[in-house]
Amino acid sequence: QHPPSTWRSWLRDDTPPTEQIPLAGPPKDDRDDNGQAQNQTRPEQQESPETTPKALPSLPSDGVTIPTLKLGDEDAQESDSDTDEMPPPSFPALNSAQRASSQPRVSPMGPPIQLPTPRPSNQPVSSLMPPPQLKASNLRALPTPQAASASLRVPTTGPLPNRGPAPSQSPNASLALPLSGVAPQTPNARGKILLSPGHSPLDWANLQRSGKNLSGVSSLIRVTPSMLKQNNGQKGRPAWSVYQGRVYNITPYLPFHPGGEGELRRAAGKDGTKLFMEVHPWVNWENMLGECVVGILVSEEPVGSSLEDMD
Ligand code: HEM
Repeated sequence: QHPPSTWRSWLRDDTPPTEQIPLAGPPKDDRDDNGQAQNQTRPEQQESPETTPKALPSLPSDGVTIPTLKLGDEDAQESDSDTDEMPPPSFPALNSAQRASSQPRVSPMGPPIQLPTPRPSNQPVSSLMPPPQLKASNLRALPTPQAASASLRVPTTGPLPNRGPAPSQSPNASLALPLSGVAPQTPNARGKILLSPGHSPLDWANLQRSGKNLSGVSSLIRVTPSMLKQNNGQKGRPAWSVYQGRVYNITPYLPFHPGGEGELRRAAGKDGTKLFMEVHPWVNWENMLGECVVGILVSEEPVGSSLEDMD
C-alpha cells in the first residue's frame, strides 16, 4: 500500500522513506527535523555543506500541516497523515465494518498490523493485581483509653515487682517500704514477691548458662516415688519436684522463684504439675529448669532389680 501521491510527491522517487529519513537522535545541523528539507537538499549539502538547506518550491506550504515522523514507526507516519487534510487510504472503505470495529487494519500487502494500544497513564496495568481493598473489619480497633490504662497500670497495692524499695518521698507515703536493707518477701497484688538482690529472672538465666551443676547429680537417674519423697528440701536434703514425669532439683531456684520460696516449696518432694498448672500454665518450666533435671520418675523398683535390668 502506497500513500497518496499528493503527499508522496515531496519524497524522492528513488528513495524509500524508511532508508533516508533519520529516525533517531536530534538533528545534527540546523536543518529542519521534519525530513523534508533533508531529503530535498541533500545534493546541495553534499556539494556545499555551508549552504543553509531550503525547501523546494514544490513543497505545499500554504496551510498544509507537515506530517510529523515518529521514531521507528512507519505505521505511525500513516496514521499521522490520516489526521491531516490528506485523503484517507482507499482501503478499507470509510463505511466498512473494518473501520467501524476496533480490529487492526488489514493490509493487502501482508498480515494485519497490530497497532500498539495507547494506555492512559492514570490507568493501572491490567496484568497486575489491583491493590487490596481496605475494609474497616480488617483493621484492629485501637485500644480505648480505659483498656489501655487498665493493662498498663502499675499495681496500686504492695511493692512493685522485682524493683527496689519505693523512695520515701513517694507521693503515696502509706505504701512506701522502710529502707531497712534486706527486701522482705511480701506478696503483691498478683502474688509475686520482692526478690532479694541478685535473684532476678535475668540472674537465674545467667546462672543456668554458667555451666554449674544445678541438678546435684552427675548423670540422669531414675527416681522412684520413695526417693522423691525423701528429697523434700528439709533437714538439709535437696528439694526435688516432678513436673510431667521429669524430676527437677528445685533447690537452687528457690530464691529466684517470683512467686516466693514458700510457694515453690509446696511442691517439694512431690509431683507439682497440678499446682504449677493452676498458678501459671504459661510458664515454660522446661526452659527455666533445664539445668536442674535429675532424671525421670519411675515406679517403685522391685527388690533386687537394677538399672541395667530395666533397660
Ligand atoms: C519449679 C517450677 C516453677 C517454676 C519454674 C515457676 C516459675 C514462676 C515464674 C516464672 C513466675 C512468674 C510468672 C509471671 O511473672 O508471669 C512464677 C510466679 C508464681 N509462681 Fe511459680 N514456678 C514454679 C512452681 C510454682 C509452684 C509449685 C507454685 C505454687 C504451689 C508456684 C506459685 C507461683 C505464684 C503464686 C507466682 C506469682 C503469681 C504469678 O506470677 O502469677 N510456682 N513462678
